[in-house]
Amino acid sequence: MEQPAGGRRPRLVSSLALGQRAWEVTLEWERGLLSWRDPQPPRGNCFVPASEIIAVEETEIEKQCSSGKWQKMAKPHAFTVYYVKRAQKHRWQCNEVTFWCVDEQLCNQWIQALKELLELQKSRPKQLLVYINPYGGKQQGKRIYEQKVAPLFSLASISTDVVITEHANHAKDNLFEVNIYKYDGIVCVGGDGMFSEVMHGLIGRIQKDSGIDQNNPKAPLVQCNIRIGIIPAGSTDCVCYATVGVTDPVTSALHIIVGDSQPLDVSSIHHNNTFLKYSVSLLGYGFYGDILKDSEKKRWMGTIRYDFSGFKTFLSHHYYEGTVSFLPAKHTLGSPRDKKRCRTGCYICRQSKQQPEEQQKNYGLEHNGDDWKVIKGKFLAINAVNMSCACPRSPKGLSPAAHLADGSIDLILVRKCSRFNFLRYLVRHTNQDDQFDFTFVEVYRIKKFQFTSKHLEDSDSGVKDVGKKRFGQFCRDHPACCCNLSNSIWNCDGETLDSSAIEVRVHCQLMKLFARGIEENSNDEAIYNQSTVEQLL
Ligand SMILES: Nc1ncnc2c1ncn2[C@@H]1O[C@H](COP(=O)(O)OP(=O)(O)OP(=O)(O)O)[C@@H](O)[C@H]1O
Ligand SMILES: CCCCCCCCCCCCC/C=C/[C@@H](O)[C@H](CO)NC(=O)CCCCC
Ligand SMILES: [Ca+2]
Repeated sequence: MEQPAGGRRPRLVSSLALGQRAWEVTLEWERGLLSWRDPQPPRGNCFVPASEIIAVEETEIEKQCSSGKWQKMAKPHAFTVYYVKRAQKHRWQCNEVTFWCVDEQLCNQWIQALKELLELQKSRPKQLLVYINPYGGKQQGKRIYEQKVAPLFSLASISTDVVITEHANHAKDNLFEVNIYKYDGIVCVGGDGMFSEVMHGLIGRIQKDSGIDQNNPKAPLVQCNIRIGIIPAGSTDCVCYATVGVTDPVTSALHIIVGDSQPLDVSSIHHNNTFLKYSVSLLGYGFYGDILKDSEKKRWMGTIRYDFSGFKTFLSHHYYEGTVSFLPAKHTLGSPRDKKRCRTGCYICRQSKQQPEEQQKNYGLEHNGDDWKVIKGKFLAINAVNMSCACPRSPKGLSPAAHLADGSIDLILVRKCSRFNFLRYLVRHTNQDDQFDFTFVEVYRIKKFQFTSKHLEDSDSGVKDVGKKRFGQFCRDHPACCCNLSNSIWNCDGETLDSSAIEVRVHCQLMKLFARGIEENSNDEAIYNQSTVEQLL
């Protein structure tokens, strides 16, 4: 073993066996790096940063070594290191490597040193509160948690309190009752709806404990430092996909274990000084609202309900008249037309970190009325997204350059156009072409917006059209024109809103997830990946 240099913790270097060959194993305290090198050609070399070690355990390998010539050797002592391995397409796996030697003291020294290194990883959760929706997605939430996630949490010595929900809002209500402060994080097993429920419970609880009235649309909300982890088991799992890059329960569990932290913008939605909901992914009126309205009746179909309702809604081709007023985001660095995407360690999001404090300082100082832009029109869709909304159906999302934590919303207005053009727009959700490069599509990066449907404007201003009411939904004068005299509804992260007139405001980095954003070219650049490291050295 090497001697201490300048009072620093010594590097631990030993010759340990891996399989049947001796490897040079090194633990560098300063760099927090475990590596093992095969001294014989072809000289394989592997690195694992301490931040990606999941656990270290003493291992019994007597049985493995009880055949052939090894039988005559002294009893081997072994330990196994479990660590993150990057696989294809942002997927993480739990890999393991077992080292052994005949010197019991040396083996214990290694176990002790690695455990101490793990203790230094301060952002890792020790105690989690887990909510499982047994009915989300393909109704596999409980099985996914028990078979894929719980064993990893237990390996990483994380203790859990698990609640299997019995009804909608069970998790939300529970979060107002339990002592949330004893947990290092909340985990939800389910889809976007389940995540939304847990988020509402947690943000609502923090505001309540801080004496903030959520009904006040101007209230500066208190940031929520208890992280939420999402184990995807829903139908769309957009929040998971857009913050991790894949919907895979093991990958998400590993991001929780290593204690990742990804701040997230949250929009608050009000109507007439009444709080309606928070949104983190899609707030959509028209097309996405109508899909949701139709698909809720088809929950029994499971995850394919969205495909059926999507097709039906596309064919119906309804547009809606209304007024959108919005406050452009003046001081943000990016634009929705950027080619550069929000990725792990995003510069734009880091620069926006100061915003929460700034927002607090400016609380009460209203923006100049002239800054607001007003657009009246006929829209097939109004989509306000806080993040890209990438999901397996649309791998780059509805606004590919949107940021997770820059304190802005991308507002996408799709004006009335032909069915064919709308189809061209939708197809671009799924391929590499620019979905904003159409004359009927506009996109703005904004801080706040309001929407009122023409329907409501007319009734507010006292315009009464008995015909409209009596003949219901469709335009009496132009049956083929697809204009819809009734309102659409707002799809708020997959849940419906009770009002079509809304006021929306974004709260920069209001909450945090156990995630790190999507890693840039994760597998190509996986420098810690066993197979690729060899080529680097
Ligand atoms: N035990 C339960 N019984 C019925 N509904 C529940 C229960 N637990 C949670 N819910 C509700 O079910 C709704 C949908 O759940 P979830 O988001 O997990 O699945 P999903 O709708 O299939 O997926 P996605 O939201 O990704 O499309 C949530 O809004 C949640 O409030
Ligand atoms: C001919 C090819 C056309 C293909 C078009 C595919 C378009 C897919 C875009 C999907 C965008 C999802 C945005 C995320 C919304 C979530 O907050 C929400 C809750 O889970 N999901 C839906 O509302 C469910 C929305 C489902 C829409 C189908
Ligand atoms: Ca954002």
